[in-house]
Amino acid sequence: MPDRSTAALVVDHLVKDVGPVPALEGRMLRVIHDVSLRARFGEVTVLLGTNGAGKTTTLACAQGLATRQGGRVDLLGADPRDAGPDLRARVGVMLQDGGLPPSWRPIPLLRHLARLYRDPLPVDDLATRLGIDAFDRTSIRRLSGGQKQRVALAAALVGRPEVVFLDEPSAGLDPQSRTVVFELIDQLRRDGIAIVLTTHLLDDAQRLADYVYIIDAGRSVAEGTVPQLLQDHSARSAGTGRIRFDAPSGLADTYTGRAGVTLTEISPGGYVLDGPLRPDDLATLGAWFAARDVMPVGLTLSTATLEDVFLDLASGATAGGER
Ligand SMILES: Nc1ncnc2c1ncn2[C@@H]1O[C@H](COP(=O)(O)OP(=O)(O)OP(=O)(O)O)[C@@H](O)[C@H]1O
Repeated sequence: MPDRSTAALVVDHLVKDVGPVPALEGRMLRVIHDVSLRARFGEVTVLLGTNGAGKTTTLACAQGLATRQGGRVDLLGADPRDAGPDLRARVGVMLQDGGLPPSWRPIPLLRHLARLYRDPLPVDDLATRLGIDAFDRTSIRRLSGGQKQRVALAAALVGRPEVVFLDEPSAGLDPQSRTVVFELIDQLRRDGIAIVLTTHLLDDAQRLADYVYIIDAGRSVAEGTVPQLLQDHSARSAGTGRIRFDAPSGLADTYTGRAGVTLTEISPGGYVLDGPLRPDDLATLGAWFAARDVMPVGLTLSTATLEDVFLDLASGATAGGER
């Protein structure tokens, strides 16, 4: 069992250029400017960022599949640039496009991969666990996106890796398959494996992450556990909260609350009270209901979600910038 107290992966101040890019007259494009992260054994480390933020490129450098122009990468105690087969055998990689040979059927492929490792997982168990046996008679080229995704995950895990990189593992999965994949990730975490996962789905991050790095335009802009990120956000945004309810439409203009607290009708009869809410805002809202003889429906009070944190921090820009 790997030691839970040490980092399986350390990335320090990563810099990565791509190209030469024809649109830049053959010049290089800097897509990773400064990304640092640590992934520990027995934890799910999530890289969260919008499309083009630099998550996949960061993983490629961390895995030693791409060169880098600056910074340090330590994967299981070695620089993956100089990695030999021993290091590769301890690392599982699930690529975003699957990278699976199209003419193979899933279980023969997994058996073939299993033979490359010293102590592979039992292929039948893994295939049953991920529901792969249900479509084993179909070649990979004919599988649906979600089925391919499950085979790619099995291929990343079959060698019993100590570190596993999962690029968008729940992309294209139906809710049932998503639950299966999440349960498997939970199991890997309990087994002490370091899981490094990219996503732009905030629900996934909130559900799975022990630690989150937010990547924006090729830079790490925030990090922490989900509760820490939520707490930092609420400190920055003066405890922004939100009350939602349904009531007869056309009433928003009649609400007068404290400065900064606003009532908006976001859909016919659907209202949101936003702002740095305090307990007395609930009293004001209650009095407003009473004065209009309105009984609200579905009234909920929500504090910040990871989505609010993300929208606050991420510019949405892609990582590219001429070198
Ligand atoms: N070979 C390349 N040539 C030009 N641009 C590239 C190249 N490789 C990556 N990029 C650019 O680098 C940026 C980061 O890409 P990357 O795939 O790492 O983002 P990502 O965060 O994984 O996005 P997504 O969520 O869409 O997968 C993007 O703007 C992408 O277009």
